[in-house]
Amino acid sequence: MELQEKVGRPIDAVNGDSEPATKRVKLADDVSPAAQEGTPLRPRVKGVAPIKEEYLISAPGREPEADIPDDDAAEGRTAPDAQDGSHGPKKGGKQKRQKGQNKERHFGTFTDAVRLCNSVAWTPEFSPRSCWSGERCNALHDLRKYLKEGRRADVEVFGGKCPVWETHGRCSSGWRCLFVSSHMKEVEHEDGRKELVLVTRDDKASEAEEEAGDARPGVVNNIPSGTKIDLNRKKVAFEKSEQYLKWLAKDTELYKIHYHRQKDDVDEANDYRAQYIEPPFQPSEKRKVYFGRETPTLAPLTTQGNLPFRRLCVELGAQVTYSEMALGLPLLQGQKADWTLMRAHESEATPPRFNPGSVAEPSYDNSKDLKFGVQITAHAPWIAVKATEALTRFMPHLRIVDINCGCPIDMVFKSGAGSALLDAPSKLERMIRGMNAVSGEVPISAKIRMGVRDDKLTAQKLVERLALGSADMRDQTGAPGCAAITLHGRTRQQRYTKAADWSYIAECAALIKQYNSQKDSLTDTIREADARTLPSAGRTYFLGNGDCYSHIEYFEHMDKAKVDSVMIGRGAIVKPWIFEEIEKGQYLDKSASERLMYVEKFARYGMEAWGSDELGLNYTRRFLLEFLSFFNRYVPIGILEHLPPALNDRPKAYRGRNDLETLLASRDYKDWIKISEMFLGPAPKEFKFQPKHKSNSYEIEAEG
Ligand SMILES: Cc1cc2nc3c(=O)[nH]c(=O)nc-3n(C[C@H](O)[C@H](O)[C@H](O)COP(=O)(O)O)c2cc1C
Repeated sequence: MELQEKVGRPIDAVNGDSEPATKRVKLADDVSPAAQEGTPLRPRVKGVAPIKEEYLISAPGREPEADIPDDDAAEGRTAPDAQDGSHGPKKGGKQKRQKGQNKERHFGTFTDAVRLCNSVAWTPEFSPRSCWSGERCNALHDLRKYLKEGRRADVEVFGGKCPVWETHGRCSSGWRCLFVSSHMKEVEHEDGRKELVLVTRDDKASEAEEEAGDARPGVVNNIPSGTKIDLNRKKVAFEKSEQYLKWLAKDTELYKIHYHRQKDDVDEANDYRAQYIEPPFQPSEKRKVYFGRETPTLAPLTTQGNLPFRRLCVELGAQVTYSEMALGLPLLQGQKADWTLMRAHESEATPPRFNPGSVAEPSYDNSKDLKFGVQITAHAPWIAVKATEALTRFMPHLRIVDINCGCPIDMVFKSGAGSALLDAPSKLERMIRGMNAVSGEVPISAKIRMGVRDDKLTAQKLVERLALGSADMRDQTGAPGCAAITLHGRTRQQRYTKAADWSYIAECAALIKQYNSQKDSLTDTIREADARTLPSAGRTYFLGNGDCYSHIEYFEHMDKAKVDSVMIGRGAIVKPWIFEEIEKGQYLDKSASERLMYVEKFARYGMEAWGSDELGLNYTRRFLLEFLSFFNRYVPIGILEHLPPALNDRPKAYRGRNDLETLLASRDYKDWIKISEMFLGPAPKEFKFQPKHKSNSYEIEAEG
């Protein structure tokens, strides 16, 4: 199939078969499309996607049992070397199979053959701008030579028209853009000299953009390079944090002494209260947030939850989004990569949906709220506190700062961060109190798991601690001020091997409800509840997370587990329109063309966010392929015998309803590269993509 030809033609025409657009499938929960059509049903087999017989094909090695879903690989930045809470081999148990994982992945280098100097990269050919490095500069300054020999020829997708320029009337990749012929011209001067110039629809905008360095249109939370340099040189003063941490160090010392003595000496236990000194300042009152039935939430997703993907999800109805997890220390060191993760699309800086009257939240005004929150991880309170001060000071568009207490990967766990915090409740409480103290009006939340080990579930105790605080601290300073808790219904040890435990989530949801109603009376035993120490809206919101893959499951969790909202992770990568299904309350049988349109959107949004030059294009390609490594898992509901579809069901080999549907279901990463070429042009020879798992199957290493 000549995929390249497809772009620019009406998609329905390229599928071979004519293809219906989305069918809205409105069914009762237990009725399948096949049953509706009057076909007798085969019984549903647990773990196997119930594909109608006529779509099954014979493909040895593609039995569902051969595909062991291991989303662990996708979640981690690195592969874990311990799969449980313990270190070293498990007694009497088998070590988890590691051999299929691609631990060291390389994607090749995506640069031009010869580098064009920045001093000429955005300016007209005869611009008098001189190069800062002068004679020492080894990059090209001759524009014509660069266009001819220094880079690949323009790509021909999108009719050769730069998608960024078409949308914004300007292109931040300048001369390096691989569609530059569509936004450049040669002008002839009176003296006969011919000059190459870039064309913009709006000159002022392009000048402003040049000033803003690597800022991209529609992208918010761009931190000036100067700030990152200042952070790196330790030139940024964290007055609030320093003051708070000084107090915290003394208080922790006092508390430790008290803790060790209290077991056998009641008078000593009271000593802490007697010696307690107030923190140097109280937290500021927080902006109100709200999580409800109408706010399905996109989970923080390392690698996958990048800006273009989140933008697509918001367009499809996600009401709350989170950044990929950033490490606290690199943020404090001004590292570009981690600050880049904090950027958001302007659509994420808009208010989340709110149905007034659905829940009694009289104090909430969604016009003052926004969708985008960030997630950080830290192993020590000082890192979490300072990183929070930095984020809330430098990022204007921020709903919430979430602390990751679920990341299972070894590197994070062993440092004492991520899921290790589940077993360090006192440290975690101090972190949250400190973050809350320095975050100004931005609320703080936590994402947790059921525990580290399967035989020791700790989340119930932890939610009490997060909602109310430990008895001693609660009496002295009130509640920690945790605005929301998300519980992923699995342990660290379990990873993705079993289904998420929604009955445990329901038990925790009931506890939180109880704590929320108790909160005032509990805090009142010592002092009047202080609005500044209470979480947003005076209560802690509780979100459940795990395996949600349809509006049916979403609403079932809302109604049965009684969570405030549901966070969706892998379900959104496999089926980003899950948010649309939730909004409309029905299944949407998206056609292959419509699904391909989402791929095209990802490509466009990727180029807008990362650039349309060699680097940006191939960065987009890499993340598009990561997306496709999940997206291929979608089994169209129109070919299923039973509903609801389940995230962990695996299909036998099947063909789609047309060629494109079959192609989109391919697990071969070479097919994913072909799909990427439809929108990004041919992959350069040096381009490499290693799926996270060598068998290209579902196996992926997944942080939280
Ligand atoms: C690829 C991938 C990346 C993830 N990255 C993060 C992360 O950065 N932070 C986090 O708290 N959880 C992370 N998680 C966990 C998810 O947020 C979520 O808790 C988990 O996938 C369970 O939800 P699901 O069953 O809806 O996927 C990641 C999961 C996956 C699959």
